[in-house]
Amino acid sequence: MNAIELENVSKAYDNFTLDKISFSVPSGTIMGFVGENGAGKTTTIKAILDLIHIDEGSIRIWGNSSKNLSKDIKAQIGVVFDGSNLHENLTIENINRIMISIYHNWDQKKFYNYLTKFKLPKNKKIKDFSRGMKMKLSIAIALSHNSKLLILDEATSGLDPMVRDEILDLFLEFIQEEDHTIFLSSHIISDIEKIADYVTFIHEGRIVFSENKDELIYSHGIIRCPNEYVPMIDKSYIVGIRQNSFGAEVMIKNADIFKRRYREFSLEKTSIEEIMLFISRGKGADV
Ligand SMILES: Nc1ncnc2c1ncn2[C@@H]1O[C@H](COP(=O)(O)OP(=O)(O)OP(=O)(O)O)[C@@H](O)[C@H]1O
Repeated sequence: MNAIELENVSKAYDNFTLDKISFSVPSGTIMGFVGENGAGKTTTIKAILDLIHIDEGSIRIWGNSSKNLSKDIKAQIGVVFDGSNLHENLTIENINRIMISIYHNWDQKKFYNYLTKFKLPKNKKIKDFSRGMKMKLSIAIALSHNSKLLILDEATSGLDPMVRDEILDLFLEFIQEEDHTIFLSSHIISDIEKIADYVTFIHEGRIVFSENKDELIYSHGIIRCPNEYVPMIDKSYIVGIRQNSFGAEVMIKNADIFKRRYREFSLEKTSIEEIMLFISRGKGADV
């Protein structure tokens, strides 16, 4: 069962197009959604939440069209956007009362436990909260109505490394329940590398890959070699190349087969961040 499924979703703005994107988020997993500024992450998340009209394609949440989700299903989705959308004059006490009226499954005790954990003041107005405090409050809300699906847009940005680590641990705790799923976008690839099971990479409005994280890392590798060696490599293995007068770095895919075919090259381990950088900035094999 997939928690989220997108099929050929398109959305055109004047200077940007989300171009027939398709991917699925398996239920019970954490999917990291990565891509450069302006790649289309927030647009995709808004489309999933039916906050914007899409031009074509379909989006399903637990098999139901995102366009007409029941109130019950909506209540099982916790959402955190980059930047607080809570009214600046509210206090935490006010928010608790509002959430009781919005969510029939609002867990007040859980909410106050998170507030204590995050050291958030109960009487201050939101306008006096720092950016990090607002993010923590939004996360506490998303986690306090017994959601089964968390959709987070840059939820850890603006937080210091210690708090980020604490929040990543909370996400890992959340995912312990078999039917819980997290879809999170982040610029902080190290966070994604740490907790995600799957990674979807969006580049200029298109999905470049959507794969199991470990398989992705194991199926890639980097070669560092003199420039004149590069033409010896079959282009079909090359994801991207960085070259200067001292030599070349080549990102290789299908690492297992490559290693058997080219025993003379030594392949170094790589990371999601490097794979992304090579795809978006390294010269492609066809250049
Ligand atoms: N309502 C809108 N009208 C016109 N263009 C828009 C609108 N919303 C987003 N865009 C454009 O769509 C593109 C993708 O924006 P989006 O916010 O989805 O990117 P992102 O990957 O989330 O970026 P970031 O990491 O910087 O938040 C951008 O070029 C943006 O200017």
